[in-house]
Amino acid sequence: MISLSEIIVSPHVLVLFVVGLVVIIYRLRRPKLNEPPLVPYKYPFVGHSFEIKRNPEEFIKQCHKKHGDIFSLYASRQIYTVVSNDLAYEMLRSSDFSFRSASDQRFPFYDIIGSTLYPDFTDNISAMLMDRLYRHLGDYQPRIYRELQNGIDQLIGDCKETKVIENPGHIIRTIIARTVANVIVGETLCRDPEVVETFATFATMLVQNRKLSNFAYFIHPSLHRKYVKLIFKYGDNPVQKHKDLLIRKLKPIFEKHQRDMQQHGNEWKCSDDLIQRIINHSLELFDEIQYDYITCYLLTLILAGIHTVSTSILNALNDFAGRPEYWKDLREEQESIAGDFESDLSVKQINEMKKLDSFIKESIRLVGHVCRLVFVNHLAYVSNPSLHGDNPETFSGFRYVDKDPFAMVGRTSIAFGLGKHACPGRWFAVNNIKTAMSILIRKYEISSLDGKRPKNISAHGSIIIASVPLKFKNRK
Ligand code: HEM
Repeated sequence: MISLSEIIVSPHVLVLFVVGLVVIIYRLRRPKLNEPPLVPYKYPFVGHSFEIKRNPEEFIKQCHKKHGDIFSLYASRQIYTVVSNDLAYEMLRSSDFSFRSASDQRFPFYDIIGSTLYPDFTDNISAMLMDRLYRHLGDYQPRIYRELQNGIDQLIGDCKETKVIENPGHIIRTIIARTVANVIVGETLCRDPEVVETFATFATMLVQNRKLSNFAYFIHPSLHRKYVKLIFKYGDNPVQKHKDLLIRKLKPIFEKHQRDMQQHGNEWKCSDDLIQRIINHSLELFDEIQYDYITCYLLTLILAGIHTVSTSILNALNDFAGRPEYWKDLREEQESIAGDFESDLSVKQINEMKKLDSFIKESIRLVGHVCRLVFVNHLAYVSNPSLHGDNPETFSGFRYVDKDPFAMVGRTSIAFGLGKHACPGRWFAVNNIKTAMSILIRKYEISSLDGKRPKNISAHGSIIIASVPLKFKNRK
């Protein structure tokens, strides 16, 4: 009888193995008709993985120069198409394109929280956000303003003497977590430390878990998806812990709402908090309060709304602190539009702050958005003078004054996506960022320790906004 080792070393099997390998490599590297050119690479299976890991900016720049506005790369055993300039714009506008599904490949968020069980889940959230936080944004503005003011007073406070805030990123995240919690779950729950903790840390917890799975992604995205789902299904399952906490906190409030509804019938006026709309939604869909559905809704809003808004404020604050040439103009605009701290700041006043709007839009334009490098050539977008005017790669805070405002998506503004899937929370986001910046600019002199703009950190094609110590001093 022939042993297994004899079969393995037999010359026929070896020849077959080599031929098979050559065919696989040839098929992998062969350019296909009607497909973007695949940038040649040296090592089969590895493809461009190392170049992308080593210096993604430089690598993409070189490929763009050599291969034009559309080309493909092979990494992590997958083909990625990189598009630039007009082609990128057309792709983003297409209804087939969605950053959500692209980032779902990197991190299957909806599987992890369990919302894939519910049909039309994100469409429902988008419709609610458009109704409440776009059409009725003005109704929420007084409490947004009050919550931001309280948060800044408590966590930055009185700075008669110059105060160095060691980790402004952490403070801003807590302030935004409370503000978003106020709008979503109402005045009472947004004061609950455990709820604020969940709002403030949920996204960071997911990002940390994502880092753990980067190695699996490097081998193959499908392995990565399975690995991530396993970590969250078994073991510690941090998502379930956040869901359990939210249910424990929400249950008594829901039960009170139901009692009120039964007692007062049609006369009962429901609260403006988004949670009331989410309850109504659950009643329409399931004829009962479906707690799992409601917590999926909340976790999606928390993930989409808090990290994005707080890192955008931190980035704009770094620009403000390190660019004293803008202080005079931005302060003058604040003084001419906003009243003192006792009076409210309306959405109309916020919309009139054109210099601040342009300053924030410029601040975010230059850092782009997570993962974008891999799919849309963000470097080509940033450095395109026909879109952004002279010296597009350098910061020019008032570049967009009297042009399209930040919340309006279009050729000069892609941070919120474009087309059908563009971010439905963008008016709320821009309003929160501008309101927070307005309070900070009016209240304090803010500067960096060395007088320079704090440097952001570039890691594998993404930019991490630096949370470095900043100096705060009362203005009056
Ligand atoms: C500066 C802050 C923000 C940025 C940069 C941002 C950016 C984005 C981007 C790029 C998308 C993907 C668009 C696509 O799939 O093509 C998105 C989707 C989404 N965002 Fe935002 N966002 C921000 C704030 C918010 C806030 C505050 C909320 C909610 C309160 C929110 C809710 C959503 C939702 C629900 C989606 C999914 C929409 C869909 O897939 O149809 N976002 N956002």
